[in-house]
Amino acid sequence: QKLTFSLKIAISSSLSKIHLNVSHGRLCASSTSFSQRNNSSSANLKVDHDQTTGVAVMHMQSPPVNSLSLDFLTEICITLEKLEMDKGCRGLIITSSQPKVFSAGLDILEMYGKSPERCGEFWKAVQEMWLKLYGSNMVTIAAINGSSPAGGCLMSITCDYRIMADNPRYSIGLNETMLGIVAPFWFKETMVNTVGHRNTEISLELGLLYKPAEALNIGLVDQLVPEDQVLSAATQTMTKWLAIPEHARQITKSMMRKSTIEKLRSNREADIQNFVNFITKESIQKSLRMYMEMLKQKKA
Ligand SMILES: CCCCCCCCCCCCC/C=C/C(=O)SCCNC(=O)CCNC(=O)[C@H](O)C(C)(C)COP(=O)(O)OP(=O)(O)OC[C@H]1O[C@@H](n2cnc3c(N)ncnc32)[C@H](O)[C@@H]1OP(=O)(O)O
Repeated sequence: QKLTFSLKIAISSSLSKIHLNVSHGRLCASSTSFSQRNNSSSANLKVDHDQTTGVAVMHMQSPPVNSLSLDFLTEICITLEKLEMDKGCRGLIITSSQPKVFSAGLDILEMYGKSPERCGEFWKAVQEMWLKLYGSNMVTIAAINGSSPAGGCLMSITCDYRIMADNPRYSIGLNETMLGIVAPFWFKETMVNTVGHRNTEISLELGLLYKPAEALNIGLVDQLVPEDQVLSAATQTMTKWLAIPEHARQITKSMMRKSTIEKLRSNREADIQNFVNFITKESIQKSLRMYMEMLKQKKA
């Protein structure tokens, strides 16, 4: 059955024991035990949930570079909702199973040559992922074991804490300007809330991508560790965060993030319309095409 994205999200809360598989905008459900086993996997996500510690590790495994397509975003949202509703899950670590890349950000192909309706559906899914992660009651830690440009950086800075692999070949940042596009206000505000106004201004205007040491220097990430220790360091940090009185931590997090979240929540439709109008402009489509060509040339 074909379901709209919003319907999928609405019904997902009642699917706590259902194995989900999202493919080409379709949601298929088969009756396996998500919560009885400690592990679950859908097409592009593997979730290891340790019931004794209350920590889930979400491995992104969408080849080649974990770019955030509509299908992938839908999978992520459904998984986040299931974990959020699960009282046995108090902490979430997000990491990548793809070599060298945490996430390449939004899937450029979702923004190129698509109908306004499809662009709108895509953007709603991007909003949904951000709202779920930024507003999560769980402790969220990004274990950044590869490059994390644009939407990948956004995903990281919606988490409570960021640990990055100390590998100078990797980079992180909101580089939208370099694609000829503009980071919307809620990307910008998440960045301001992380690294402050001045760093954000420079970073966004120039579309900067930071090497790990530079990212640490401006506070874009909180800790650098050798590549093979990213996950273990995230697990250690999680233990510390989970030792804090939960209710007090959650209220404090909400207090810090509420105004940014409310601003998007109360303007979702206008924000979608802004995105659709912007991204479907001929000049923007041309910029995206040139950027994609540049990516291909870089390979050749
Ligand atoms: C008046 C005010 C108006 C304001 C209105 C605002 C409205 C909103 C405007 C729009 C806002 C949009 C926000 C956008 C956010 C984004 O996230 S855009 C995506 C940005 N991402 C990038 O720039 C990353 C590009 N990719 C890379 O730099 C590299 O791929 C990598 C991640 C560093 C990995 O490198 P490497 O391991 O060398 O792999 P590659 O060979 O480069 O790539 C492998 C294949 O993957 C394809 N690919 C890479 N990234 C993407 C992507 N993001 N989307 C889709 N596909 C991607 C790449 O082309 C390769 O493909 P093949 O050649 O076919 O193998």
